[in-house]
Parts: sequence; C-alpha cells; structure tokens
Amino acid sequence: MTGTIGSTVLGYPRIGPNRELKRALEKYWSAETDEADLRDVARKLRVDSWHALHNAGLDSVPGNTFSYYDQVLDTAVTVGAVPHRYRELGLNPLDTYFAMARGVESTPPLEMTKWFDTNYHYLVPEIGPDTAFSLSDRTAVEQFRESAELGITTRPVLVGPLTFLLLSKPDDDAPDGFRPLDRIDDLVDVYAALLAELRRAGAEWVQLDEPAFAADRTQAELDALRETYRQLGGLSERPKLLVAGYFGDLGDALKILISSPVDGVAVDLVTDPATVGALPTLTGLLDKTLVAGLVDGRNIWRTDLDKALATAAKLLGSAGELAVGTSCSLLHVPYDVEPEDIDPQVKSWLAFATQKVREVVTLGRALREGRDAVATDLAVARAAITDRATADRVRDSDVRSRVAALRPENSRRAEYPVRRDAQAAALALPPLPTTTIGSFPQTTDVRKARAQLRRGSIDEATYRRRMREEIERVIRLQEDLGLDVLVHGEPERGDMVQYFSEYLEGFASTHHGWVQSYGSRCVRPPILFGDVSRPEPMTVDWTTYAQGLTSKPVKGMLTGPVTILAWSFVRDDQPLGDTAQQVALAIRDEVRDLEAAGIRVVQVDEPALRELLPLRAARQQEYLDWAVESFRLATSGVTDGTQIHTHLCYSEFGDVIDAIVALDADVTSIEAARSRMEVLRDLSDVGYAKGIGPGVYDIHSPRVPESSEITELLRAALEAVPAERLWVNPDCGLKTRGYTEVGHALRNMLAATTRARATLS
Ligand SMILES: Nc1nc2c(c(=O)[nH]1)N[C@@H](CNc1ccc(C(=O)N[C@@H](CCC(=O)N[C@@H](CCC(=O)N[C@@H](CCC(=O)O)C(=O)O)C(=O)O)C(=O)O)cc1)CN2
Ligand code: MET
Ligand SMILES: [Zn+2]
Repeated sequence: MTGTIGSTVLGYPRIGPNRELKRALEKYWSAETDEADLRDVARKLRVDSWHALHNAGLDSVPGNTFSYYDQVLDTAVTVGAVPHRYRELGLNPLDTYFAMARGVESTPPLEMTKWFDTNYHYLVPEIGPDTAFSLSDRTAVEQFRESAELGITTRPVLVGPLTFLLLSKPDDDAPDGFRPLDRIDDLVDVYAALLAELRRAGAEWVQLDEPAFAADRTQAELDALRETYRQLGGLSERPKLLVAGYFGDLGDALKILISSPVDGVAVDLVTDPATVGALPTLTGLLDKTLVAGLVDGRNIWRTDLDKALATAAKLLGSAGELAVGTSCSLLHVPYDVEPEDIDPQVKSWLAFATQKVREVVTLGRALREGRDAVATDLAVARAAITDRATADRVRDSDVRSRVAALRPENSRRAEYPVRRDAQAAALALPPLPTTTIGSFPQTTDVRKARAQLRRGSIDEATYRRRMREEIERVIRLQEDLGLDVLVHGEPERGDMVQYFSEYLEGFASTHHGWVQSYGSRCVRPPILFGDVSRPEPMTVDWTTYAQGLTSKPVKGMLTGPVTILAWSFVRDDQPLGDTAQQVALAIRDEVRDLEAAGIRVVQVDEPALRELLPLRAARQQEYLDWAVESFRLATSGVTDGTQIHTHLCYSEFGDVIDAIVALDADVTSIEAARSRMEVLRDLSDVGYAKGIGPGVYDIHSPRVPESSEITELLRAALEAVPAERLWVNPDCGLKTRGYTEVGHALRNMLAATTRARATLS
C-alpha cells in the first residue's frame, strides 16, 4: 500500500510486556551485564513490537518508538545537543547518554519534567547559541533498516523540531532573552539531513510529533511552524511527512500545517472532538492524508466503534486519504489486558495497547470494506459499550445523594487565625518546626514482604508484623534525630495512589499493567471505573500504631483527590470534576477518622496539581476551581485544632500559585531546594500567609547536603517568610533513597535548624 497510511498507531510501549527493558537497564547500570546484553534485549523488544503491530494488520507500523530512556533525550543526542559537561566525561556513546539521563558522581543529570499533561517524564535538553547541531546519531536510520530486514517498512517517528526546541531550556551560556527556538534554522538543517538519509534507506513516511501546538503558542512560534514545514516540505530528497499533533486541539497550527507542503496530519479527535467540525472546511486537506485519532491512546476504555465510525463518516471526502489512528502514542497505556484477572465485567470494558491496535485495524477495515466486513467486532464492541453505560456497579446511589447534598460550608474551615491559635495550643511546637514529607526508604525487606504477601508465601499477620517493625524503626530514628512532627514512613505503600485505590470502591487494579513513568521506573495506574466510596479506614491502623510509639505528634499521610485522578485511568463518562468530588468525600472520611483516632496533623499530598492543568489557558480556571474545591472538601471536615498540611512537588508552580493559596492548608510543604527558595517570594506576592515548608534539600539525588548549605537556604527562606510561619523539611518523600544517606541528610537538616533557631530573637 505504498503512499497510504490506512490504519496506524502513533507510537507503542517499549518497556516490554513484562518490564524486560526495566530489568535489562537496571542490570546494565549495576554492571551485572554488559552493553551487548542490553542491546540484545532492546532488539528483541523492537522486533516483537514490529511483528505484533504488523501481524495485527496495521497498514503502517510506527518505527523508532523504542528508547533506552526517553525520546526527547534520543532527539537531543541525534541532533548533537549534548552539553559539554557530558562530552567531557569521555564515556562511550551509550554511557554518555545514560550520564545525561541519570547523572554520574561528578555531574548531575539533565532536568526531568512532565511530558505535557501526562505522568510520563522527559529530559529537558539544554540549548544555547553555541550548541553545535549536527546529525550525530543514526539510530533512527539503523532501526528503519532493522525493520526493513524483517520485511516491515516502518514509519520512523521523531520528535518534531519545534516541539523539541519548545521543550528545551536555554543552557548556562545563553545570554538573557535567548530562546532555544532562536536556533530553529540550524536545527532544520539537521532534520533535513536525517530525512534524506531515511529516504535513501527506503522510508516512505516519517512521523514528526508536534504536540507542543496543542498548547497556547505565540504568533512568532506559529510563524516558526509555518516556515519550518515550508522548508522541510520543500526538500527534494525526503520521505512523505506526517505531522502529528496530540493531547488537544491544534488551534491555529492546524490551518498552518494543512496549508504547508507536508503530506499528512494526525489529529487527536478524542481529546478534542470539536476539530471534526473544522476539518471539512479546510480545503488544503484534499491532497493530504488525514490520520483521524479516533482511538484513545492514553486511557484504557474500549472504543465506541459505532461512534468512531460516525465521526469518520463526517470526514469522508474532506481529505485526500482518510486514515484511522490512535489519538496519541500508546506509550501511556499497558500492553495487554488479556493476562489481567480483573472482574470479567469490568475487563470487558477495557482495551490496552494490544486491544487498541485491533480497534484501529477494525475501524480501518470498516472504512475501506464497509461495516459488514467487521460486523462481529462491531457487535461485540457495541455490547460492551452498552453494558458499561448501564451497569449497576458504575453508579452508587448513596454516593450520588451524598454529593447532591453537599453545601458550600462543607468545603470551608474557620478563619486561619482561629485555626492557628487552636493548633498552637494543641501541638506546642518549637519555632521552625521540623518534619519530613512522609515516606522513608523502601528497603528490599519491605518490598520483599509485599511481594511475598501477593504471592501468598506469607500471611496477612506476618506482613503486618513486618510493617509494624519498620514503622517502629522509622519512629525511633526520627525521635533520635529530634524531628518535631513525625511520620510513620509509608512502608505499606508500594505507590501513593495504587495503595489507596485498593481500598476504594469504584477502582480496579492490574497485576501487569505497568506504564513507563521515566527511564526504568514504572507505575501501575489503577482503573477508576465507577462511583467512588470508602468502605473502611485505609490508614488509621498504621498511623495510630505509630502514634502509640511516641509522644511527639505523628502526621497522618494521605493522597489528595487530584493526584489520585491524575495517576489513575479515569472514567470518561462524566466530567473529571464530578469524579474528583467523589474521591474527595472518600478522603474526607479518612481525614475525619484519623482525627477521631487522635491524630492531630494530617497531610494530604497533591503533587499532581500542576500536571492536570489544561494545556490551553482558556480551560485552566475551570480545572483549578474544581481541583481546589475537591481538596477543600477532603480537608474541611475537621475541627480548628487539627492541622492540615499539603505537599506539592515536580513543578514550576507559577501557573497554579493562586490555587495553592486557595487550597487553604495550614501548612504547605513545597519543592524549593533546586530553585533556591524562589517559590517563597511568588507565594508571598499572591498573599500566602500560612505555614510554609520550602524543601531545604533535593531528595532526587543520593548526595548528602552539608548542613552549611541548608543553613544558607534557611537564611534565604527567613528573608522571604517570617519565622513563625516557616517549617523545615526535605523537598519530597524519601522512599527512593537509602537509610544511610537519609540519616546523614536529616541530621544535617536538624543541625542547620538548631543554628537557625539560635539566630531568632
Ligand atoms: N503513580 C505514581 N506516579 C508518579 C509518582 C509516584 O510516586 N506514583 N512519582 C513521580 C514519578 N516517580 C516515580 C518514582 C519511582 C517509581 C518506582 O520506583 N516505581 C517502581 C514500582 C513501584 C511499585 O509500585 N512497587 C510495588 C510493586 C513492586 C514490584 O515491581 N513488584 C514485582 C515483584 C518484586 C519482587 O518479587 O521482589 C512485581 O509485581 O512484579 C511495591 O513495592 O509493592 C519501579 O519501577 O520499580 C515510579 C515513579 C510522578 N509520578
Ligand atoms: C510525590 S510526593 C510524595 C509524597 C509522599 N507522602 C511521600 O513522601 O512519598
Ligand atoms: Zn513530593
């Protein structure tokens, strides 16, 4: 089918159905295996994916979707954007790549941040006026050849040049006002060279991903888009170009792309169904391929195939070729629902990557051969969709009446000064109170106990005993260090969202449903399929056990509604805000039960508050309103004397700074060490006047901070915040660290606090 795309997916998972890549990477990093072993595993994973996609009947199989760590990092290496500090290490290419991803003793890694509004993280390229762009790595070409040898003509996928630069940050040598996008012309030359090589290797199509245009862009950025694709489209030696925009509507960028000389455009009709109305009016589409993203690439629900076909019908005749695709890469969903032992009814509603590929193939055949050719598949899908829409277990009338009865006062607490005085009396804390963010190191023993419980090789009672031993050790360590507000350490939680989902009605869990979060790290997002409620307490036993061991206050530790939604696969049959209210009520029950059990401080974490922020400014306020409201609903059921903390991390907080104030927590702990406490001024500027715990050291690195560095940061903090409101804590939880370094780091933090207290009059 030369020339057409027919049916395709925009990308595919790469970690391996059984996390083979994770294990191979970790063995390589610990020097248990060598480069050849790692490359073997990688090749096998690629070959398996190509075969799976080809054999499933896709007309066009995406290539270059494999990565040892991250596709943005791959792009940086491809175009030669390797900062000097990594080149100078003198390592081989693979280890240079891993040094950029993970750092080495002498050199920290590139910064990592969230990929648009997903839970996937990419490495942030550093670009300056002197970055010497050149085609420096030919993996994309080699992998094209590798697939061609198997008889599969793949469609190499590259991060587009605009998105690459828009996600980059200026390097340290860049003068003020420099923007990575200033380098677009030089970068386009490298893409031109790569496209020519791919063409010579036999590539018919190349996919260039430009999701950055699903967010608001300036006129200059839109002009750069027009100019770039005018140039790339005009090259004499190139494959056909498919530009993919996803995670939202492309806005003005859509018209620009359609009037450019590229050969195809892929649009996300799941996140933005309204695009369907605009497309037929764009006449430039008549000589292009339109890949209609009809199958949700980032959620796990079975596609309503009838509805998708109705959408496609509206587009027939508006494009040169109408092809069917996923809304975005399938990187964000697990491989296969088949091996899961989820309740059969819920399972019949689900489609993971393997099932989504089949849906795309079915839709492609229906368009080409008519509905009758796939009548059975359509009937099965229709039955599942109807079953899900009418299933009793999706709706719980108690939950619905509880939500309906909510009043504004349910999400309002007393004025802060009243709470502050009541809490001061109840807690009697010293100035600059010290605490931690919740988790202590997850030791091998703790993880092993959990795995043994899952396998049934230890019983519930043995598991509880082992966790209690760990909690006791964490309490003793904190008392020994002299912390003021203690935590139980969260040993019982493999993951701060997954853990809660296992107690809540309305959620299902997977056993194998791993999704890459970054590098070798994976998460197993729970599936929120129905109305949410909390049949029984989730944390009260562990927390009261910890409180019983000490006279210091122990802080209860919960995950907030927004983060629970952000890190789950969420039902798509009602607004997210409605689901957030239900989750908030479940957390509210837990907060109140903790209070009733004598816990005087409760922290409700919302690290994903920024992540779910809509990409378009026009949609942000509505999100922030329900996000804030759900946090307040979760935390307003307590008396004035109970202190509510929240914790935020991984963010530039700028866009959500007003929302942080509106959460109305008594104490906010926030990542700050790496940005030298800048967030404190931003918060003061918008009137935040409650407790604040800026992280005084970065927990993402094994490095132990000197107490003098912490003293320095505390001094900076005290310039921005009065001592009465300042708390002292690390940047985030300690679960990825080891006990030795954590002991030293906290000791230094306490030493710095003692010195800072002495300077207060
Ligand atoms: N959901 C979520 N998203 C998030 C974060 C987060 O904490 N949670 N943090 C940020 C990302 N940071 C992350 C940091 C670390 C890991 C991470 O370490 N993940 C672990 C898995 C964590 C987990 O769920 N552990 C479980 C299951 C562990 C496991 O793999 N078990 C094996 C068996 C192991 C054995 O037999 O010893 C299996 O099930 O196959 C547990 O401890 O109980 C990994 O990749 O290895 C993930 C994300 C943003 N997004
Ligand atoms: C990603 S935020 C983590 C907060 C959690 N309480 C912890 O300490 O692990
Ligand atoms: Zn955190």
